[in-house]
Amino acid sequence: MATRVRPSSKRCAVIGGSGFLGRHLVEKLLERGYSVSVFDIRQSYELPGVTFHQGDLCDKQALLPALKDVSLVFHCASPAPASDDRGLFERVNIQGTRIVIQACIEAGVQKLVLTSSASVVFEGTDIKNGREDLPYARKPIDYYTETKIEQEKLVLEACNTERGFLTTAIRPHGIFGPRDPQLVPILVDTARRGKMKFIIGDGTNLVDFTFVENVVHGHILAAEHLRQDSPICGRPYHITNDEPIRFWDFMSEVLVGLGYAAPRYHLPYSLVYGLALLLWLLALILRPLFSFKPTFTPMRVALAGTHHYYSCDRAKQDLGYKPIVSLKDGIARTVESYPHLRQGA
Ligand SMILES: NC(=O)C1=CN([C@@H]2O[C@H](COP(=O)(O)OP(=O)(O)OC[C@H]3O[C@@H](n4cnc5c(N)ncnc54)[C@H](O)[C@@H]3O)[C@@H](O)[C@H]2O)C=CC1
Ligand SMILES: CC(C)=CCC[C@@H](C)[C@H]1CC[C@H]2C3=C(CC[C@]12C)[C@@]1(C)CCC(=O)C[C@@H]1CC3
Repeated sequence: MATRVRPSSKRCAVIGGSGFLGRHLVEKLLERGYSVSVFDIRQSYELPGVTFHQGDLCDKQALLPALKDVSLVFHCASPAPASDDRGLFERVNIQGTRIVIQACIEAGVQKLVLTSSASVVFEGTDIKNGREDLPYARKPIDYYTETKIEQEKLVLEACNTERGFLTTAIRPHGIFGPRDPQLVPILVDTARRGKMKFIIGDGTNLVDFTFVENVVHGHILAAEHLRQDSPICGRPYHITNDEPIRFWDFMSEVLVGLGYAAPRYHLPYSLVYGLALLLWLLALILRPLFSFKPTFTPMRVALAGTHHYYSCDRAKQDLGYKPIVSLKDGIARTVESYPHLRQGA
């Protein structure tokens, strides 16, 4: 009689493993003795101990070989939030996640850890020490957030302890660190174009920025604590640095660290938000004629001018989570890692 080989608990797959967070996660998993199968639409590096599978996660037949003999899957693939392509977000984050779940079940995967986002509850207004029981945003501020909400629901609802398919979702916020293609590069580009002179609002709004290694730590703790009898099954967890900082102090520290001037002049929040909305509408109307991408989108203005920081007490209690890199060290390591983005480089 053929016996089914139980996948090794040290063999896992990272969907989106070529990306910023995905690659940091892969590196830490290797360090911890896992062998890793990466599935991504592109291959951005090579590492011993990693098997790459290139393909679109919406294609189940392409995905299945990457999940063979794997007991644990991390799903951290998504189109970039800066994209304005509603169809792409719906296809990858919603339909694609359905396919990821089906493929995991078909391949006999036991645990699925989704990278969600704390933004699933953000509607553009203040969130102070938000807990996981806040309702999902009723009016999500962009397509990215709208589809991250649906994605998280799909993964958490798929949790089935009786059938032995366990799921959880990590909600990080404002990930930064070496190799981030988004936060620091966009910030520096904006500064180089002379547009980083202004503080939106009074500049006192507190925000979470989370060093990438803390996010990775939260993911691995979640995976290792995910058992049939644990409270983690089917629940989301905020993972932050647990050190809310003024949005504009964070931006200034990074800018000054890289040799740029910190923003100084204040502009009223409602004025900038209104202008960003107008520009976004204009870009939408003019899209058939020519395309332009405004730097200050309504989402970015809302993130820059409101409080949005989250409690990670639930992760502390259920996962034993505690940040392993402080904000100060995280910022220093990030600034050091971008010599090519320094003023004058
Ligand atoms: N960067 C941030 O501040 C935050 C990110 N997140 C979430 O963390 C996850 C990782 O984000 P990052 O590493 O920052 O992004 P990233 O863009 O660096 O990585 C995403 C990866 O997904 C891959 N991908 C996209 N579409 C795919 C498809 N159809 N099939 C296969 N692979 C595909 C990309 O090629 C890329 O390598 C995402 O789910 C994102 O929503 C959540 C909160 C904050
Ligand atoms: C105002 C301005 C031009 C600031 C430049 C920095 C921004 C590009 C980042 C500041 C906060 C960041 C952030 C995200 C993307 C990059 C920023 C807007 C996310 C939207 C990425 C995806 C998420 O899930 C939530 C993040 C919140 C913070």
